[in-house]
Amino acid sequence: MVIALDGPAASGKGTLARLISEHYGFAHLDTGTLYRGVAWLVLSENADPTDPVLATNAARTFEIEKLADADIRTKEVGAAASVVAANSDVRSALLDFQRRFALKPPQNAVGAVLDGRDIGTVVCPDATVKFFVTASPKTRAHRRWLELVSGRPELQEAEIYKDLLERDARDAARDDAPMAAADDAELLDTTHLSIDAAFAAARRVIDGVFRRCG
Ligand SMILES: Nc1ncnc2c1ncn2[C@@H]1O[C@H](COP(=O)(O)OP(=O)(O)OP(=O)(O)O)[C@@H](O)[C@H]1O
Ligand SMILES: Nc1ccn([C@@H]2O[C@H](COP(=O)(O)O)[C@@H](O)[C@H]2O)c(=O)n1
Repeated sequence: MVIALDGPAASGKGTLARLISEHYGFAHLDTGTLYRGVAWLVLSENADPTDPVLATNAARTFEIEKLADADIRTKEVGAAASVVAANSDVRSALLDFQRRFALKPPQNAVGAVLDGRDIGTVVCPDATVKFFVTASPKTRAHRRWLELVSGRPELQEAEIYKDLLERDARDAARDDAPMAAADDAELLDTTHLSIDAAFAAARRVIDGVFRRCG
């Protein structure tokens, strides 16, 4: 069983993926972590994320276990992640790991939940259930600002809003595996949904598919 969640930045797909994985006992892979990890490696060398050779080398030598202490959740790393993610060699270097996780989830879990931008379209086109999670840009910027502001009180919501729109535009416009809803994805707009309500809506869809699959 594979559950795929895609959608724009701060739409709530990671939160839902975590809750779904806990509820159904599935393993969870936040695939954004991989692109953030590659970007972090490049930035930590004071290098330029637009440099295709450096980004590709970072992706080929990348080990997720080594990220434990890396601060990858910053908006700077998010922006650099979407730059390295537009590089096809970076994407292909990370593809195999994601597919293996879906095919053979760690710790013998009975299923896998992956969230990202291209899970339902490219990484796991045969996923059992697919969601495309969205929310209005203003709502997403506000949520991300709430998440980051305690650690960085100088952060302005308007700045986050601008960054999110730039990142979404770059992610949707790239040639290779652009952010897109799969044709068979369930659209879940969380703008006016609490986390609990969004999770309940996702469960209804998943339980319906599981019942039909037997
Ligand atoms: N339905 C919701 N209502 C209110 N806050 C929410 C909701 N869903 C998620 N959040 C909060 O919004 C923030 C962004 O959520 P989350 O990290 O799940 O988004 P994401 O789509 O995975 O983002 P990214 O792709 O950038 O990692 C988090 O602080 C989360 O707690
Ligand atoms: N499947 C994916 C996942 C992520 N990306 C890129 O990484 C950036 C950071 O992702 P977050 O989910 O942690 O915000 C994102 O903006 C994408 O550029 C991707 O391309 N494919």
